[in-house]
Formats: sequence, structure tokens, C-alpha cells
Amino acid sequence: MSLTMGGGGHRPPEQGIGGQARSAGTKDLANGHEDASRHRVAIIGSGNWGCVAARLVAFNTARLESFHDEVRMWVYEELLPTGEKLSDNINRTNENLKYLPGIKLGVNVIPDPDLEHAVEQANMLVFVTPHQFVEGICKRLIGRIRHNAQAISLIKGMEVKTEGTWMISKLISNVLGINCCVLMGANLANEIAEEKFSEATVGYRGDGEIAQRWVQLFSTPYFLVSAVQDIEGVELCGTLKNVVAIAAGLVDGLDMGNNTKAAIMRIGLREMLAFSKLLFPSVKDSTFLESCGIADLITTCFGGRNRKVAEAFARCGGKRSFDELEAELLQGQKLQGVSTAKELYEVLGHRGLQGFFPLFTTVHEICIGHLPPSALVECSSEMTSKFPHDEDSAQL
Ligand SMILES: NC(=O)C1=CN([C@@H]2O[C@H](COP(=O)(O)OP(=O)(O)OC[C@H]3O[C@@H](n4cnc5c(N)ncnc54)[C@H](O)[C@@H]3O)[C@@H](O)[C@H]2O)C=CC1
Ligand SMILES: O=C(CO)COP(=O)(O)O
Repeated sequence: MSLTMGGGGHRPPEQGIGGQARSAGTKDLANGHEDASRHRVAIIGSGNWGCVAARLVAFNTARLESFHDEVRMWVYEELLPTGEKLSDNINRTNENLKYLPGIKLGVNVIPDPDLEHAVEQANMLVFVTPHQFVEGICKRLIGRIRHNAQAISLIKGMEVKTEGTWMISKLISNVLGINCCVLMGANLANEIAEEKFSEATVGYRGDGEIAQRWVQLFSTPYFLVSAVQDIEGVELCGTLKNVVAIAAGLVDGLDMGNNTKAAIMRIGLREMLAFSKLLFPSVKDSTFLESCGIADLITTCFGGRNRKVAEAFARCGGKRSFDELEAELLQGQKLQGVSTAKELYEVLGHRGLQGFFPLFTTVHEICIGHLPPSALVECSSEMTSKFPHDEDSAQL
């Protein structure tokens, strides 16, 4: 496979003067008309990855005939230290100073603090918020979206409820009554913002045509997207690797070195695979070899935010909480691994299977302060020996 960028990456259209002129982008202005048959995209979220996703999509909607240029991006409103509203600042500067400073989003990205207004014309909805907010957002959108809307979730996380485990795509689908694909991968947002080559995986069930439309919407010369018919496998890979990344960060904070980290990642990968098949026996092994699987695990365990905060947690011997360190180190960005570890603990507890998932279980107990960070490596040898062999894990 070649990593050639096909011409050195893209530059989004330059910023329009004063912001207001940005109601239609370059292609539509050049054509002098708006075609109602074109797909319209809204981005629900404007954090670190949300802004990069908007930028990728805006590059394509500005050049592809089948899409309307304009990309509405819902902004959860907040005030900057200057007192200016974040959405006004994005509109004025074409950058998100708080979550993605220094990167122009493209003149056809239109920030909108009104959620219902942001989605009202769109038939392609991209969900990309921290997972803890998505259910509330979906409830606000009931009856407010187009009847033919399709969704995709870029959100890595899950919800555990009394009636069972909910992947985020299922939650979106069920609350809004629409089809929802997923896009996951080795995608540290800041690197993609700088147009460094990355791959991603769209997971879908059923209609491959819709999946291909999502692939087309996100693909650029430096962002290579492929689709696999295993939505649960893709989404679980993206969700579960955050817990392994917490473990990797703890290893870094304990200065245990690369071999220990590799061992933890290997054990984590096995637990990811076993847990995925426990929930969805249809999950394919091959999905773990896509960008959403092994590649995302590697990049997050070396360069992600979960890793970073977990390292700081171990360095202070667990004396400061994850919440406190998250606020200090991430300045408003959110971790997903700590809450996912809690959710896994609950699911495994209900099934009496915690003992078969020592890494997932230990990570949660460390995060809540029941075990010290060093417990991770103290029980590593136990993790290696305890883990069921393939034949046994199929029986879990
Ligand atoms: N940042 C990254 O490199 C990547 C992130 N992801 C996933 O994408 C999802 C979104 O992540 P990011 O865009 O990075 O978000 P982020 O970590 O930058 O989170 C901050 C966002 O949450 C919003 N927010 C804060 N309180 C809120 C509330 N009460 N209601 C709604 N929104 C609120 C903020 O306004 C901001 O837009 C997560 O599931 C993450 O795991 C996936 C791949 C890469
Ligand atoms: O999912 C990610 C990269 O693909 C980002 O991981 P973090 O949230 O740990 O930064």
C-alpha cells in the first residue's frame, strides 16, 4: 500500500470575510444555485475530533456535486476567557480556539449553537460528542430531524442500562428511529488536523450503499476510509481500546518500560476480542486487523488522552482523581476510558465474569481508588496465566 498523499493534502477554502458571507461554499456559489437533491450534512459536536471531522467533511462537500457545500456544526455554547461566545468566535475566526486552535475549519463550516436548527435541513447526521452527552442530545432531537435522515457515530463509548448494554450507534438508532453506521480508527484528531496520513473504518450493517456514501464523505488523500460489515465489531474496538489505553498510561507512569506496555496491550487486545464476542458472537476476528482494531489500540496507547491522564494518575500514586487530572491536563476535552471501564465492570459483574477479564476489572478498581496503580503490574503475570485459552473463551 502506498502512503502517497496524491498531491500533498488539501487546503480547505479560505475564510470568508466577516463570517456572514459563509452561508454557501465555493461549489454552490460557482454554480449559482442550490440543488435540493443534494445531501446536506450536520456535525453534532465541535470538540477536538468534532472539529477535525467537520473539516474533513467540509473539504468533500465543497468539491463533490452530490453534497450541499454547507456543513452545519452544532456548538455546545460556552464563553471564552475573553467573554466572547465560542460559536461567535468560531464564526469570526473559522477556528475553534478552545478545542482545535490554529486550524482553519473551512469557510463552508457554519457553527450553530442551536442544536435543533443545526440539524433541521440535514439528511446526513454525524454524531461526535463525548459519549456521556449523546443520549440527552438524541432526546432533544426526537421529531426534529428529517424523515430520511441517516446517521453515523464517531463516538467511542457505551451505556449500560438495567435492560442491557447499549452501544452508542444503537442508542442513536433507537431513540431517533434512524439507521446509524459508525466510523472508528487510529485517529488522533490533532494529527489528522495536520493532514498526516491516517486510516479509518466505517462499520455498517445492511445497506452497503449508505456505508459507501459515508466513505465518500470522509475520504481524502490523507484519510483513507474503508467499510466493513461488522458494526458491533468496529464500535467495540473503538470503545474498548480506551480502557487498555488507561492501562498503558499507568504502565508509563510506573516507568515499567516498553516490554511491560506491550504485554499489557496484548492482554488488553485479548480481552477486547473476548468481550466483543461475549456481547456479539457475530463479531469478526478480521475487524481487529482493521484500522479500528489493532491500529487504534497502538496509537491510543502511545499518543492518546486516556494514556496521558492515566500516566499522571500513576505518577501521583493515585492521590489525585481522574476527574481532577482530566480537567487540568485536557482543558475541557473529555476522557472516555474511565467511564467505559466502569461500564465493563458492571456488565461483567452481572454475568459473574469479572475473573475472566482481569485487566478490564483491575483498571476500574484502580480508577476508583480501590487498588493502587501498581496493582496493574503486580497482577500481570496472573492476567497472563488466568486468561482462558481460545477454546475456553468461546464458552464464556
Ligand atoms: N479527540 C480525538 O483524538 C478522538 C476522539 N474520538 C471520540 O470522539 C468523541 C468526541 O470527542 P472530541 O470531539 O475529541 O470531544 P472533546 O474531548 O474535545 O470534548 C469536548 C466537547 O464536549 C462538549 N461538551 C462539554 N459539555 C457538554 C455538554 N454538557 N453537552 C454536550 N457537549 C458538551 C464541549 O463543548 C466540546 O465540544 C469521543 O467519543 C472520543 O472518544 C475519536 C477519535 C479521535
Ligand atoms: O480515539 C482516539 C484515537 O483514535 C483518541 O484517543 P484518546 O481519547 O485517548 O485521545
